[in-house]
Amino acid sequence: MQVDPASPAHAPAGARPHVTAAVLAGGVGARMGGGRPKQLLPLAGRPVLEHAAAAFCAAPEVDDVIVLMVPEHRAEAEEIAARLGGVSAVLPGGASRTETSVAALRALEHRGDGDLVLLHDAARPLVTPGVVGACVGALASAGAVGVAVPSGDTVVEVSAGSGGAEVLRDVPPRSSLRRMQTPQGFRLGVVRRAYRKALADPALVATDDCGVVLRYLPEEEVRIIAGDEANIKVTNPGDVEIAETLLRLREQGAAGDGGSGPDAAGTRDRRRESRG
Ligand SMILES: Nc1ccn([C@@H]2O[C@H](COP(=O)(O)OP(=O)(O)OP(=O)(O)O)[C@@H](O)[C@H]2O)c(=O)n1
Ligand SMILES: C[C@](O)(CO)[C@H](O)COP(=O)(O)O
Repeated sequence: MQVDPASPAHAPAGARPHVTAAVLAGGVGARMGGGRPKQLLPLAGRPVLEHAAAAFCAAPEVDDVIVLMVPEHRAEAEEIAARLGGVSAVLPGGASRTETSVAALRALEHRGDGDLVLLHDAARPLVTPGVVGACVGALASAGAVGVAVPSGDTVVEVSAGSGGAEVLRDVPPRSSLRRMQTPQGFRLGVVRRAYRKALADPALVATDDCGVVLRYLPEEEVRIIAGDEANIKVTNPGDVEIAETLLRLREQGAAGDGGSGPDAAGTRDRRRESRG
């Protein structure tokens, strides 16, 4: 990654940092199957990716939204971006989620270390502008923030037993366990430093970006804030139906959420106008 560690913060002292949301849509959806990336599947009439990106377009704390898409399906993402109106760029994703995160950071090289980035799974279409706003808010006093929910179930560690069958290895205390979601937000200087070290490690394996900061910048505290039970990741075939049900319940019950619906572009335009 070409990052200048000495680069000054983009915003002048006292000004608020620029906030970019990067929606990671570079995956092929192998567990979902079906031949098309799951982020293009329809959910209540709109592609999964469109729901996810719309929440960021609707969040007044976000200045800029970019989408990282499977290269072969970039044209479809461009169509979604055109419909939303608030996405500034659709760029090619990488071969792994980690590589797609790195591609997002590379696209932000012109931003200062003091600016902010939110990395979000396109496969989480139920993210709300409220959670996005809380994540940006927490970044006022933290360099890295993840959203997570408590686990209702006991989460256990397993491994192969003597006969090869899976056996129980450990039962970590449930009270200290959380299920990690996205968005995960960072000061750019922090996540850049973490990835610079991570990319120098031939043993790098990561499933999320907060984990990269935890592992490669152990001195940096990663703040955990409350996520949303409904912010599920569409991963397996049954998840589309669950997400659709949750969306419909939300539409019926919560007109007051700020909305990631069709008015997202309008919200964004109003935000731009109010900033001059
Ligand atoms: N090369 C990749 C792989 C994943 N992702 C994104 O990371 C998020 C979470 O990943 P996951 O649910 O694992 O998506 P897929 O990789 O598409 O699914 P699978 O592992 O079943 O192939 C998704 O929004 C996915 O598009 C990405 O941007 N680039
Ligand atoms: C980032 C994430 O969604 C947090 O729960 C998750 O780690 C993604 O993992 P996946 O293996 O790419 O599905």
